[in-house]
Amino acid sequence: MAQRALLVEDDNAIATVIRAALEDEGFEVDSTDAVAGRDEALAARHYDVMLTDVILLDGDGIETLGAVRDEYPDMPVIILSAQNTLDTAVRATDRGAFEYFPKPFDLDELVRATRQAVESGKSSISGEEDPGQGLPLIGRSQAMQEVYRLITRVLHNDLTVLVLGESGTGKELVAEAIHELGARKTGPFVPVNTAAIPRELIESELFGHEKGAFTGATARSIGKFEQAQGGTLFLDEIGDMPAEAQTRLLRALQSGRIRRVGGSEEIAVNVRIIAATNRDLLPMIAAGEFREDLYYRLNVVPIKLPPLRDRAGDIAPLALHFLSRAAGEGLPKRSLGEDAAQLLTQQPWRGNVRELQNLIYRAALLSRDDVIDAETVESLLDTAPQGSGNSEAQDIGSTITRWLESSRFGEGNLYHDALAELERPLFRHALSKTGGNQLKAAQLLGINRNTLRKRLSELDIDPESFSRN
Ligand SMILES: Nc1ncnc2c1ncn2[C@@H]1O[C@H](COP(=O)(O)OP(=O)(O)OP(=O)(O)O)[C@@H](O)[C@H]1O
Repeated sequence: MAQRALLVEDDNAIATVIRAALEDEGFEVDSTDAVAGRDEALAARHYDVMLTDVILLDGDGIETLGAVRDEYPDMPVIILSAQNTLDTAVRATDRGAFEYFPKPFDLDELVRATRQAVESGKSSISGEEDPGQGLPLIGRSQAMQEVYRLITRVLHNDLTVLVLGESGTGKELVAEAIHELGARKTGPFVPVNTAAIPRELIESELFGHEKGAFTGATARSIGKFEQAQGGTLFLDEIGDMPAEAQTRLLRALQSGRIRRVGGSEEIAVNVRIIAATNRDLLPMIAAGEFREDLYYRLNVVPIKLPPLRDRAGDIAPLALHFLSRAAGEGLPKRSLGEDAAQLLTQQPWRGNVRELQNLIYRAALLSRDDVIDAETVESLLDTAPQGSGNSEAQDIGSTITRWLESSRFGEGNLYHDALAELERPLFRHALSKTGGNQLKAAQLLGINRNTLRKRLSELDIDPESFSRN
């Protein structure tokens, strides 16, 4: 017998497409466009699965889901939503939805999930309160949807999460969200920035120490692991952890127990671990700088945060969010001009959300007008540090790596070809700054004039073409 699906969707075009895809898959499909129609259909027939939009003509498909779940606890529900916020994803999961699909979605994936839902014949968690108020993560871009889905997947378990992404993309915020929205919210959230602690103190910082464990240990100290009992320990910049501390951390993760430095007692710890890094750990493993076994212990659920430049649609909403936060912190209340929003959207944001946030705070403070205009943004962009020196260096490095991976070279020429790629923009930049004057260009570059001349000729760059007259 064919399985029966109820489709609750008020957008005719979407409903038609989904209906056709499900029918192709062998489902018998009834559809309706409103909460009332849904309730009638459910009362009249048995359905193996329900797919529902959120905003319907006569109500909210998620808000009213609790009653449906109470009445039909075995019917899995799939949420289709155009309200692509973390809030919707979390509300859907908390109301017992089996799956959450942000629009636009991949039809094949939706059909696959529907089949899976019917086969597993179950829903997930149920809950009544709405944890969606004041959620910390702003942004509805497609790029963030996978992040939201993964967050909802780890809220009700203790799986170890590894948050990856460039500096300033919001890794700590994701860790906080998982803690705040999850089962451990009543426990402590303890962040540790591994990179900020002197190497020789890391172990004592994490695991604590006994009195007299080392010079200066004048009293017993409780480490971050113990402080996080019953809650979440956030290990930021995990890639910077020294080898000995890595070994100790691995042991703690394997056994669920720690030992204070200089102590002999084994202490059981009940802590959820969320780690984060902006470094690529795989080459570090290959270079022997990061333990492979620790990597696999931490990388149970990887959540990769996209850089801000890959979610340009989030830039204006984030800017508005920071403006309102700035006003809440006593800075002048400002709004954002359209031209300014557009200019912000076009920036590369190498320092990601943190860089945007800093710029918005400065703009709120310095703007002469209540409406921040493009000119103000422009003047601040000129002085804005484009990310940390570190991330810029990484940027050039990763660009070169990408280029190396995608290019073809003559055998034995790699070194010279790569140097030429770097030299060309460098020399062009110097020549255009100096109007084609080779002496000045050589001075700017800090290299010998004859060397520059020789290389220009080898690279077939004509300095005359940069001349200003
Ligand atoms: N999606 C977001 N919505 C609102 N604020 C955000 C978002 N992402 C990041 N932020 C803000 O940007 C700043 C940087 O975020 P966060 O510290 O979480 O980044 P990070 O990736 O952990 O950086 P790092 O790798 O340098 O530690 C914070 O002030 C955070 O509140």
